[in-house]
Amino acid sequence: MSGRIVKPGVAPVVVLVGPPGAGKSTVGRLLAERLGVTFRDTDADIEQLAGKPIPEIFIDEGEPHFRELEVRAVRAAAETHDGVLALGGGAVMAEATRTLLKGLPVVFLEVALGDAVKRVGLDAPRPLLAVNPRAAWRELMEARRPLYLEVATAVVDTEGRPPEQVADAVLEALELKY
Ligand SMILES: Nc1ncnc2c1ncn2[C@@H]1O[C@H](COP(=O)(O)OP(=O)(O)OP(=O)(O)O)[C@@H](O)[C@H]1O
Ligand SMILES: O=C(O)C1=C[C@@H](O)[C@@H](O)[C@H](O)C1
Ligand SMILES: [Mg+2]
Repeated sequence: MSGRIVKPGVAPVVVLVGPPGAGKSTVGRLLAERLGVTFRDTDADIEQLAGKPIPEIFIDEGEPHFRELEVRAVRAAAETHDGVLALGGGAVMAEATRTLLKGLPVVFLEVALGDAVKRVGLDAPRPLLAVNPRAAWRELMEARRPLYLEVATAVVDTEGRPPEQVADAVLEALELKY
């Protein structure tokens, strides 16, 4: 495989964005293993910061508070993390976050409604998809697609591809070798 060799120590080597169910956390972990770098997920950072799971933050303090924590978590990670970084599905809604992502290798993981809803249905609940997940997912994707595209340096389709193949496609898209 040709391409640039990953040199940790400067900035995130890959940032993954995309809607719930795109596989950012799953593929991010695989990519970090392949590249021999660490993995960080802003959703996990927020839970640590708040001392509780994301659904409880939504219930106790509301979404606006969650989004404030998210901007802080993305800033801290973008400025200090030198491995693979997965963002929460809604992180790109904050203009401050989109600004932070400028110049970084950001990959938008694409997924269609059917696959996404099937995937998240097997998981821990996402507060925004708790009621009528199909309609909610479609609505949030309509609002966010332009924002994912705005920050992305590459787009990778995950449809019908297992996570290992998606990881391969990300490495290829960014011309990263390991
Ligand atoms: N390419 C794939 N094919 C099949 N299943 C997948 C794929 N990628 C992820 N999954 C599964 O889909 C579910 C959601 O994946 P994951 O948590 O990685 O998504 P996410 O993009 O991080 O979502 P969120 O925005 O909510 O954090 C998990 O159960 C995971 O195992
Ligand atoms: O799409 C969203 O807005 C979210 C996605 C998850 O990653 C979490 O960040 C949270 O559940 C909100
Ligand atoms: Mg995730």
